Amino acid sequence: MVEPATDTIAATRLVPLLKDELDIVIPTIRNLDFLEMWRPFFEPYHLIIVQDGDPSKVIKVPEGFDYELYNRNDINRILGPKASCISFKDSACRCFGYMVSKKKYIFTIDDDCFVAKDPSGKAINALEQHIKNILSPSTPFFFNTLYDPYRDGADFVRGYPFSLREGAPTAVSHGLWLNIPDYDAPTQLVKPLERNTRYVDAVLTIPKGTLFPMCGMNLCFDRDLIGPAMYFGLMGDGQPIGRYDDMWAGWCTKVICDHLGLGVKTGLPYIYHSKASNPFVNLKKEYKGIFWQEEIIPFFQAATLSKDCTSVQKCYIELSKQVKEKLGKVDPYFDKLADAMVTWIEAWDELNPSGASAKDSNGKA
Ligand SMILES: O=c1ccn([C@@H]2O[C@H](COP(=O)(O)OP(=O)(O)O[C@H]3OC[C@H](O)[C@H](O)[C@H]3O)[C@@H](O)[C@H]2O)c(=O)[nH]1
Ligand SMILES: [Mn+2]
Repeated sequence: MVEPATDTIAATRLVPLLKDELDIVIPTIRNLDFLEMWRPFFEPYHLIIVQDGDPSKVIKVPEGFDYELYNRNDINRILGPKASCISFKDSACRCFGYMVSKKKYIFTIDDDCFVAKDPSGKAINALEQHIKNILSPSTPFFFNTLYDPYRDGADFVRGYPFSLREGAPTAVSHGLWLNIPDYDAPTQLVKPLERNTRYVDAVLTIPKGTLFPMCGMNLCFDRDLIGPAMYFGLMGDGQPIGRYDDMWAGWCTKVICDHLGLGVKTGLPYIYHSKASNPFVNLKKEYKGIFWQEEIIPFFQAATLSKDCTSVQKCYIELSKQVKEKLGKVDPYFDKLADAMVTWIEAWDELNPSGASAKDSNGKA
């Protein structure tokens, strides 16, 4: 039986890496008591809390954390009409936190995710592992069968081309979950008692040309390398679909990473996901996505970006045009989504003017 760790204090002896270069983004509709368990690992970092739902509700944040909190009124005030691209009543709202951050790295986590234990019983500092993943290269162009060659105790295996051993810059580190796995509603319904107790000690680069289902529960990325692609789409209130926020961002991100020669890793670290959301509610949210994705995936698998697409923004705008042209016929929703993708980039560039003066170590322009 996997339980959440309790001895996190003992586990933190390392100086917090990237303390002034990383923001932790948390979407929430609840009080943030879960932070108590993460305190030894998270307290040195700045939090960006995106409060969803009723803005008049007061969200309690435990003492001692350095944070900024944005509710819907703040989003509307800051973005004006462009706020229409930020979802309401869905965890997709978290991408507003990516946009307002001034740091190079983002780690995002759900408020029902706790510190997990590794097989030795040691508390897992998920943030530390993500930082190791994101600071070491990826190997998208040729698969290393001994997994991550940059980890202590591993290397490139025989036959791995030396010309490829420098690897590629890592843009995304995708972590996993013990206890409640991120299953879709149909799977949740047929396997209500299934718990993930399997701890696989591996970090893999997802090969170039291969898509993957990105989960936003335990995710870290380099904002400078791929931030503008991390739009979590139009979900929740007033939208025909939900729980495809992170998936959409992951498909756009992977196509753009492949085009720009950037890497995406998955595997360690694990968090302990404590709460299964209601599978019937989830089925309603996912319903259209379950058959739309049979059109969406071939679209992304076939998507190509021209050589003029030399920045994430240019790639993203190019992708939005293809969404409108090729997915618009699946459902008018994709027309709306394509427009929202453009609005997102406009808002991103407004809040993050390109060529902005070098950011100081606190990420302030
Ligand atoms: O309307 C809402 C509902 C929730 N949140 C916050 O989002 C986080 C995830 O919520 P929860 O743990 O209740 O849902 P899950 O089904 O476990 O979430 C997974 O599947 C849906 C998404 O893809 C999500 O990224 C996955 O983690 C949590 O922090 C809630 O407080 C919200 O902001 N608005
Ligand atoms: Mn959850």
